[in-house]
Amino acid sequence: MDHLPGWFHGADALFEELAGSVPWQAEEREMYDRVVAVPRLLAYYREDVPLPHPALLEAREALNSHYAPELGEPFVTAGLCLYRDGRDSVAWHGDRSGRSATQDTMVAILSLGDPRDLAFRPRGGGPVELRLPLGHGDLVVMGGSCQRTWEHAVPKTTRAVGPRISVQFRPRGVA
Ligand SMILES: O=C(O)CCC(=O)C(=O)O
Ligand SMILES: [Fe+2]
Repeated sequence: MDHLPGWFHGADALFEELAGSVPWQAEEREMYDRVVAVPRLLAYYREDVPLPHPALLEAREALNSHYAPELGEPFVTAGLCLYRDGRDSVAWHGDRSGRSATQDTMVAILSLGDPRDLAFRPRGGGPVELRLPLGHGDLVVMGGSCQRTWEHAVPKTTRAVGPRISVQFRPRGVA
């Protein structure tokens, strides 16, 4: 795992522009016998779709020039999440759809806006072993077997927090 606090320059403007211009979607998921609202807003940019801001293209190019040699391929997709306040969250999971279920990979996250913790525990449960406070402009890159052998979450918080945007760059076939 790499964590580079304040990696992205121009985070204020990028946050405002993404918050205002991305077509954020509220989604629902079936959980057991109920349909529940996903507690965050989402937007997904497939490989063949232009990113919503030129600064994200630059960020992806910078990430690819550093990480693609080790990863063996480029980051191509971008998932965006908007956490409106401390009630929004993402539950424990690994990004294990597709190839990442069986292969090592990398997921790079650019965090914008109010700080939230990204928490880690071993897959299947157990105590939280790491809490990374992700601040405005921070980059975190999860590599190796992180998606298969660990779980991550953005827990809800009762702290008064404003909105946060997460941009996740992933290689082809990893979700
Ligand atoms: O908000 C984040 O930075 C994490 C989001 C996440 O884990 C995911 O979308 O898979
Ligand atoms: Fe994730």
